Amino acid sequence: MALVEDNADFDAANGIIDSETPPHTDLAAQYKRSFAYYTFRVRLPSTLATIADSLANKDELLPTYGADAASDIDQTAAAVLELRSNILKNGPLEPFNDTEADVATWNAFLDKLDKDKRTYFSACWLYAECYMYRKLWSIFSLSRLAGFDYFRKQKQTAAQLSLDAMVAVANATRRSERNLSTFQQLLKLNLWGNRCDLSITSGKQVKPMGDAFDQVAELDSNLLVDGTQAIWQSLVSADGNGTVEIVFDNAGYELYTDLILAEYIIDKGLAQKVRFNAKAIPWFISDVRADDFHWILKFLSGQASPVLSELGKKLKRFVDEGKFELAPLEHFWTSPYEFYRMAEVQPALHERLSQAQLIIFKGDLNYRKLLGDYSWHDTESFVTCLRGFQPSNLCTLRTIKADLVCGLPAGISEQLFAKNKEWMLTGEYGLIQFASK
Ligand SMILES: O=P(O)(O)OC[C@@]1(O)O[C@H](CO)[C@@H](O)[C@@H]1O
Repeated sequence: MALVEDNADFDAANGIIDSETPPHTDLAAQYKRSFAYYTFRVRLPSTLATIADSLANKDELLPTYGADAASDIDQTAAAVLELRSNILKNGPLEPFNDTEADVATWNAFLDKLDKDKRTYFSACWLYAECYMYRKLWSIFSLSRLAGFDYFRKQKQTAAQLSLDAMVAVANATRRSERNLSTFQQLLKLNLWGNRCDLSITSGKQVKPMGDAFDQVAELDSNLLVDGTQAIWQSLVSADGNGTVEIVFDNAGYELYTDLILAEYIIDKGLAQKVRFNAKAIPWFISDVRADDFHWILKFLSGQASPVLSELGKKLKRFVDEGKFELAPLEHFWTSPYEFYRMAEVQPALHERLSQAQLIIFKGDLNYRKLLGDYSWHDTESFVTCLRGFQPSNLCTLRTIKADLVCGLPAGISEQLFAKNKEWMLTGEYGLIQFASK
């Protein structure tokens, strides 16, 4: 974490506590030595400033939105900067006034929050950060730029930058065996693909370098929990006619590794269908939306490299044949709710997931939602921390980028803290945790 400029007046006026998050407490930016505090003081303001800056160049937008959209674009940029300044002032989480499908759910959620926990720094980190991304969408949806994906360009650039890595991975995976060790390699490849997310760097590009499978081997000692064998068992013990649900995280290289894993699951008869769950709105910068999914299939098919273009065509065929499926648009994934509340809040989704042979949750934010942004003790069991959310066999592939974790063997986190007190923020360590139905 880079140093945050000290602001004693702000801290005193907003009840900021100079400590880490106490044990068994909701994570919140109220704790000065937490990643949440850094997120609201530095990362999110930087993300918003970048969006406002990008609107200054109207050349790309005017052909789509019309020459008379110029003043609307300026107003949108101003509203984004106002959101930024509200965050920096610890403003309230106000109800939404747009006409999007999830407004009532969001407003009901906000209404139930305690009044003293309804600002950016006092609210549970998960709620406040999700609110920020939803508020951004609201600003755009109230303007002529409604529907514009302000992160699209970054997501597509990230994919372009990964081309070499994609070719190497495709070449290495064309002739693979149906066995535990190959499956483990692909799960781990997919796990470490999560290191490239753009929200951790406030949008700065991260290019995957070197041989991905060499890195999988090198990073093995950084994999703190390895549930790959149990995940394999959950698939091979079934008849192969089931569905695997993947809850996406990031577009670009990570999405590509999701597709490589999904291709293997289909090719080796581990399931009949892989269903992908994308985000309904631009989310945490690089999260996959339906458009990003369709785009990458075209992007791969259109590559000069034969291995990539053939792969792209094959994956598109999987979509046409129903072996790959995009789940219907689901606002629950871009709600503030922790997953343990899914059964109550979105029973139909819970029911759908309960039909799956396996659910794979990708990335750090999904992990935060599984655990509910809470400072669990690092050795508490994964199942305890799921708080009853076990619709089916589920696993999480997560590189650790936020200060919460569970299910570690005793003594590990003490060793890692002794080496680097910010070890949970670097994305160098990973977890593959599994919970059976
Ligand atoms: O979900 P992802 O892409 O793995 O990570 C999202 C992320 O960058 O954003 C969150 C905070 O903004 C952090 O928890 C995490 O580091």
